[in-house]
Amino acid sequence: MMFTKMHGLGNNYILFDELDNSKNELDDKCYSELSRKLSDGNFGIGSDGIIRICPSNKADFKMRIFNEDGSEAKNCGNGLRCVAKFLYDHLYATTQQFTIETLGGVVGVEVDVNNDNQVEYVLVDMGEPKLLKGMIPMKGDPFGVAINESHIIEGKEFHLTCLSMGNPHAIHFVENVNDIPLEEIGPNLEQSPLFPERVNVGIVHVKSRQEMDYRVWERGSGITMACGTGACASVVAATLNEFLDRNEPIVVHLPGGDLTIQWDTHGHVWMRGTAHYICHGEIDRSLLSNIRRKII
Ligand SMILES: N[C@H](CCC[C@H](N)C(=O)O)C(=O)O
Repeated sequence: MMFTKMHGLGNNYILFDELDNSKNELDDKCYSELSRKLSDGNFGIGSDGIIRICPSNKADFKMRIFNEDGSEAKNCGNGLRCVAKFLYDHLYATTQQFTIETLGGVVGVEVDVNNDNQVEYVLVDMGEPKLLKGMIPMKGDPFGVAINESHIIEGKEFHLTCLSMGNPHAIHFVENVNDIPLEEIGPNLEQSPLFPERVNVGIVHVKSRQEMDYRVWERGSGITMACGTGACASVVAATLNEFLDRNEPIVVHLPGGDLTIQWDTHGHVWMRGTAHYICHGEIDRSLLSNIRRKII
C-alpha cells in the first residue's frame, strides 16, 4: 500500500491514492485505526492524519480526511491544497481547474504552475461559511449565531465567534496569540459540551485591516502548524466582528507560514497557499495485517 506524505504550511498528511481501485487493499472500516497508527511518530510515520483520494460521482475527485485520533473530518483546507497538487502533478487532473468532493461539500480548486508545469500555489473556493448554531453544530438556538459570545469554560471566560467551514470552528480574539496556553485551553474548548461534535479552536490577533496572526488547536489532532479551514473561519469571524472589511484579501500568519484568505461579496471564502511533498513510501504488510485483525 503506497503512500505520499505532503504538507500545507507544516500541517502534514499521509495521502493514499485510491483512484485506481485495484490498489484499495484495506477495508473502509480500517482507516480510522490506520490514521491513529500512522500518525504516531514512534509506532508509525508521524503526521496530523491521513487523506484518501477516491473517485467521486459528484465532482472530479473525492477527498476523505482522518485526524490523528482517527476521527473523520468533513473538510481540510491544507489537505485540499496537497490533494490538488498531487492530482495535477500525477496527471489525474488534465486542467488547472477542477472540483473535489469533501464530506462538507464540493469545492473548486485552481492550480498555479511554474515553468516546469509543477504546482506552486493552489487557489481553493472553500464555499460559504455556515453561521447558524444548528449548522456548526453548537448548543443553543439552532437559528441563532455566536458572535463575540461570552462563555465560561473550565473557569476561564472566552468571547467566542463560532462557525462552520464544513467543519466546526470556535474563534477567540486576543492581543498576542503567544500569550495564551493553547495546550491547556485547546482541549477544554474542543471537548466542551457546547459543541456536540467537538470543535477546532482558533486564537487570533488582528494586526491590521489586512493581516492577522492565528494559532490553532485542531479537533482530533491538537496543536498543528496550520489549519486552512481555521484560517478561513478566522477571517469570517474577524469580519463579523468588524475588525476586517469584506472582500479584502487578508494575509493570515500561521506558525507554519502564510495563507491569503478572501471572503467575497457573493459569500464565498477563497484560500490561496502552497503545498509540498515530503516523501513517498510503502506501508509494511504486517502493519496492515495487524489492523485488519484488530478491526475485522
Ligand atoms: N481537525 C479538523 C480537520 C483538519 C482541518 C485542517 N488541518 C485544515 O487544514 O483545514 C477537524 O476535525 O475538523
